[in-house]
Amino acid sequence: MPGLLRVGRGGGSSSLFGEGFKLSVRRYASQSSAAPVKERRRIAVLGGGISGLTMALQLVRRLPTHDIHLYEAKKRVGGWVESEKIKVGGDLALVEGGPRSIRPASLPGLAMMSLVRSLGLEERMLSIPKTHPSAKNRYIFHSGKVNLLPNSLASAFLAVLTNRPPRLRSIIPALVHDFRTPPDLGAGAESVEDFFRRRLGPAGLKIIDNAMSAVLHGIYAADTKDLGIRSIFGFLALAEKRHGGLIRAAMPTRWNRFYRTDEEISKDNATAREMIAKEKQEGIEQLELEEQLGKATVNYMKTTSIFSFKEGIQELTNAIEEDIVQRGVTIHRGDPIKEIRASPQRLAEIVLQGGDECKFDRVVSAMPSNDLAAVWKDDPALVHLLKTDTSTVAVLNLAIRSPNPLRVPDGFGYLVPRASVDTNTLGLLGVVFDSAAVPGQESSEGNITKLTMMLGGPFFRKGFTVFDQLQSLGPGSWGLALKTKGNDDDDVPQQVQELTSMAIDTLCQNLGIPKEVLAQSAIKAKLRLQVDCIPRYDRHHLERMKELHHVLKHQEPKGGCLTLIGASYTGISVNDCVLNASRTANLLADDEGTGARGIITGLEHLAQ
Ligand SMILES: C=Cc1c2[nH]c(c1C)Cc1[nH]c(c(CCC(=O)O)c1C)Cc1[nH]c(c(C)c1CCC(=O)O)Cc1[nH]c(c(C)c1C=C)C2
Repeated sequence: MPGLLRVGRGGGSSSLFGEGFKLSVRRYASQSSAAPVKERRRIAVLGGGISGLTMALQLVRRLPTHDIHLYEAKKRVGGWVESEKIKVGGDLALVEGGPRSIRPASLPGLAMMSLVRSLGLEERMLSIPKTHPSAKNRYIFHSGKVNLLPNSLASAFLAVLTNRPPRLRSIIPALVHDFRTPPDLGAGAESVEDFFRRRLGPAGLKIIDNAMSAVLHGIYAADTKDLGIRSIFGFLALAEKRHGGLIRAAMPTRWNRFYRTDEEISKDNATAREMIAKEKQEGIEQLELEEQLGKATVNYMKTTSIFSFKEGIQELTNAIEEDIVQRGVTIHRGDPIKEIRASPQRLAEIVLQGGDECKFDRVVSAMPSNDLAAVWKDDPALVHLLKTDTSTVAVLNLAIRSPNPLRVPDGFGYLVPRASVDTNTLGLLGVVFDSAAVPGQESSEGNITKLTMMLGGPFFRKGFTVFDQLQSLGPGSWGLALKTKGNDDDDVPQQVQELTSMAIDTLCQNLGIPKEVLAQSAIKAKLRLQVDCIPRYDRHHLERMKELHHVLKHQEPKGGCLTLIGASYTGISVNDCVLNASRTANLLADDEGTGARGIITGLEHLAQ
């Protein structure tokens, strides 16, 4: 599709984080050269996913004289980011096991762009403009078929009037209810479900069942009941406090009797105060980043829907790995951590399952919080605060090479709402039309259709057949070459073969693909069971994070040298991980640079 893809942009000034590093490195270097020769300070980063890698990179850039070690339990770094080429009918198809695209929007998107630029990866970007069909067309499964969601005001109006699937006519009474319902200024720890029920009334439940649940499946692989409104849609919770309701937020303030200034809402309301402070701080960070990146890049990002790289998202983690190794970070792979012990003089001792033991001045954990809790045994209060609910997703990549391209709707993919629960025997959350969403990753465009089916999340509960079958196999991945009569690879477990053919049947049914078309095609499938891959921020998440910050800051567990980063705490997207790892690396480097040896928890941003 020539003209639709925009590949990279070069040039421009260095990033906010890059620029900041230079200043601080100079300051720190001059201090250390005047000081007597001391032992190098040692920092351990635990976990080699995107957060741990970003942390190691930003630390080694700013603290080049420190001794930095990265520990990864597996043989490969990258965490959930995993791009792989699979062979289908003689061609190679790039498939993603985890995140498959990156949104450049808002503050976390700017932080990501800054990182991409600092790694020299801009030229490798495959960007999808907002005008591309995959950016505009999103589908939802309802009434047994895949339905295009309205993508303009006019089509939304028409869809409501005609009550087309997913039957959004209930939006009218829901909005009336919102307009009439005064704000609950004291509302605190509320789930997404409770917030929308309160604001939208009984009609709101239909909207959740038929549409909103699908959107949250596509991001969190979780149910609206299990997610907290302030963590997920903080801006809506704040809009209610400021404007008195959701529809009122779109009204001119002079006609809105519920409108309150920030001073008014924050006077007796600590929650509102916190939310406003966070919004202000993020606004400042955003302006700084925009200035660093330059107008041309910011404008370019505004017109971009998503981007990836020619060889997939893993290009990013590969580039970081290469960079940190070159700069002297030691990566320890394939030996999981057995225990972290406190030792005198505020040192932490890391014990590996293989028997190695090492002492560090600081430990930055980018491990999933539940894994950290398992190795941090002797502090029950902290272990309790670290426990996080998670979602498990089975990711099934399909690469289909057919004589003619398969007829798949031109768009991003479709999502499945919770209204489907009784008939959804597969536990399907959604399907991504990868070859349409990010074209340009194959050598022979056109002949290969790539689709990814996502199963699980809230549908995977104990007693759910597909889940029980997969769980009995444990975490893992299996590749299959499917032949016409379902005679699959012998070394692939029976459960995986059955599930794959069941999934393909469902896909054909949902999209109306005749089975004969598939019979003439070469199909390669890759199934990965991603156990506990997405943290679920429930309605108590923010309070728990504040408590965790307080305990780390004031009770000095493990010698007070622990910092927490990663998706378990401060945002689940790749961009959030990059933003928060970079922010925290800056705090750590500033502190190390001045020799203050202060406690940096990594949760400062949530706990202001
Ligand atoms: C392994 C599966 C994942 C599911 N969600 C995520 C992963 C890694 C995380 C995630 N997905 C999206 C976001 C929003 C912010 C962002 O950075 O884009 C996050 C944090 C949105 C999203 N979901 C899917 C895609 C292709 C995208 C990005 C592009 C876009 O929004 O246009 C597909 C998808 N992901 C999951 C499901 C169930 C699903 C369904 C089609 C779970």
